[in-house]
Amino acid sequence: MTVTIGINGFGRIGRSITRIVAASPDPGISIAAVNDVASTEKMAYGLRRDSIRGAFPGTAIARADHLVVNDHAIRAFHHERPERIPWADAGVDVVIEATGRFRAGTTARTHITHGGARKVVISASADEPDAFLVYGANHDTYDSDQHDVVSPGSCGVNALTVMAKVLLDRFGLRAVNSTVVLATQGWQKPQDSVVGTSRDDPRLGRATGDSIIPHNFVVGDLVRVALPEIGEMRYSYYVVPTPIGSLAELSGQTGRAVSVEEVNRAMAEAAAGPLRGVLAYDPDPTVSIDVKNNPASCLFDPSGTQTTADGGVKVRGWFDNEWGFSNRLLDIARLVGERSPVASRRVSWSIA
Ligand SMILES: NC(=O)c1ccc[n+]([C@@H]2O[C@H](COP(=O)([O-])OP(=O)(O)OC[C@H]3O[C@@H](n4cnc5c(N)ncnc54)[C@H](O)[C@@H]3O)[C@@H](O)[C@H]2O)c1
Repeated sequence: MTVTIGINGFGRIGRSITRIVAASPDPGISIAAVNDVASTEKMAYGLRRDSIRGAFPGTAIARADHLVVNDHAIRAFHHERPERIPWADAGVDVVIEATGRFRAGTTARTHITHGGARKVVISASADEPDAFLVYGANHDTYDSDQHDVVSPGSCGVNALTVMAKVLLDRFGLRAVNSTVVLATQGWQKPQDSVVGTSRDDPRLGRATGDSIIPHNFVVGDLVRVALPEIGEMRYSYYVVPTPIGSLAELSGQTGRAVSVEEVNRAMAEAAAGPLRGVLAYDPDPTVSIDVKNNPASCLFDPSGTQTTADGGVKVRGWFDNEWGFSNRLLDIARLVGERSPVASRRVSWSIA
């Protein structure tokens, strides 16, 4: 089955999704429409030239009201307000809301109530979606009758949650404390822009390249929302001046004393088994840039594992904050699209 999606916001995440779909021989996803306040010419240019991913391995041009990617025509819209985007006219079933502007469940829902889409996936830790679904941890709780607007949390939440899932299932994890160190984000500014920032915390308006910037509110306790059995959760989040590649560390208390080897074996087995594709395992000494283009939510780093005699455990994973998360957005879009299929609507990824 092919799920037909539309993408609102053709920035880092929107373009990563498009690159992933274009590169896959059988993605199970068809991009029927994209919307951005930018022109179609800029959308095409942003695909062709990318400082992090390199040149687009194919063609991307603007033609009339379409973005044409490798001869596939994607309808391009340019609406600032989500309720104006006519998704249904383009045959879109699932909208990936990736502007960063419409993270509230109520606003994102206008893609359904006004635009005619059937489901929405918000590409961030949203405010009051119908469900938080972390792929590999709790995505099987998705209920198509109850959940129209879903959020997979953030890239950091996904990296932390898959490690927590393994520790919980194998050793009984609780009382989690986590740290995420995130690569530079597009909304940051190269010079201080404290007054101009839309973020509540003034530190998030400070110059990107100069500082390690605390960004505490982002993770929330979403790991606990996906895995309520872990009980209490504390977290720290920092944004650092690296272009791509981020770090997640998680510590907690297990039900018994465990060895480093036991923990690493559990992660390796999960990466080769039930969490294949979502959790990866690599014993080679890793730094953040090494994770670039890795599609997993988390590349587990066994050199980071520490344990204590009273059952304390600490683990480390890396993640490509754009690429891994965009792959999970597509997994969730497939999930919500396939569980609520539309028989009458045809896929409109047409040959230009
Ligand atoms: N980049 C990452 O590492 C990353 C990882 C996980 C989650 N996210 C989340 O995904 C979302 C998007 O992030 P991004 O990095 O792609 O941001 P970005 O700034 O690169 O892209 C946002 C895009 O939305 C467009 N836009 C802005 N306002 C709009 C509007 N009103 N209507 C239509 N288009 C509009 C912009 O022109 C831009 O192209 C954010 O919520 C972010 O927190 C980002």
